[in-house]
Amino acid sequence: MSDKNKLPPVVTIDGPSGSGKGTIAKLLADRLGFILLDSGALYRAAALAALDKSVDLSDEEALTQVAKSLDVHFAVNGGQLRVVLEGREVTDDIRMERVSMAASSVAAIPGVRAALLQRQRDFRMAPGLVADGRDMGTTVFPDAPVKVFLTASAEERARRREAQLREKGVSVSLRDLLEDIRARDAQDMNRKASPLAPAEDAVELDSTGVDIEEVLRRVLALVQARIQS
Ligand SMILES: Nc1ncnc2c1ncn2[C@@H]1O[C@H](COP(=O)(O)OP(=O)(O)OP(=O)(O)O)[C@@H](O)[C@H]1O
Ligand SMILES: Nc1ccn([C@H]2C[C@H](O)[C@@H](COP(=O)(O)O)O2)c(=O)n1
Repeated sequence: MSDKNKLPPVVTIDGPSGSGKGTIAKLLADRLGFILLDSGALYRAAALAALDKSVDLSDEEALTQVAKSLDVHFAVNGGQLRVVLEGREVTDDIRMERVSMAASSVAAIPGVRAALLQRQRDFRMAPGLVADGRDMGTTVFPDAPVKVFLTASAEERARRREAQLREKGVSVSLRDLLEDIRARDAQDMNRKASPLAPAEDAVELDSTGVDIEEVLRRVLALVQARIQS
């Protein structure tokens, strides 16, 4: 293929909730000057739209329609990614725990995933893309030159989430958070459509006890070896 037809490079960062995908993806995109895709925000927006419209979360057809007609866009404001659903800013609303669980359920529906597939691929633009989610390396960008599967123990992920919520003034028990994390892991890993799993050619990185700077350093080293060399 000539250089003219070459698609912009993609770095995929998949992994379970709280493994640090979003944090690393944002830092990496900033460092490389690449576009950022937070694919989870799309599923969360679809879940919030369904909850707002009181759509039954077991009604696959109705949820597929919600995803097909999803009026969502991303805007950057003060260096932060803002999520706008039907003209209303929902950046914080989509992070609520009830939306997290609903997003995981909605994301298990094949029609919903199909409806959001091209929308995710459209983010692939020059000079490159960093995409985080569950199936970026397996389904959405199978030809990505750099694929990372980021993990951390469930206990560490629950502690990170607790600290994150505490900073926002929200107090939640560690036990409840651990339960939610395990439930969401099980739902995301065991569904039939694009389950959470590392791509065969992904590099697995366990961030338990590894700080953000060091995780970023390891991912940057992969990018340098596979894209920038
Ligand atoms: N290596 C790390 N060490 C310590 N804390 C971390 C590390 N990586 C991320 N964190 C912190 O953990 C929290 C969760 O990280 P983040 O939101 O990036 O995870 P995520 O995998 O994108 O989760 P989700 O899938 O639920 O959106 C954040 O507060 C972040 O600062
Ligand atoms: N590529 C993706 C991204 C997200 N999901 C689902 C699974 C998660 O439980 C939920 C929320 O994602 P998060 O914001 O926590 O990354 O959305 C998915 O199935 N595929």
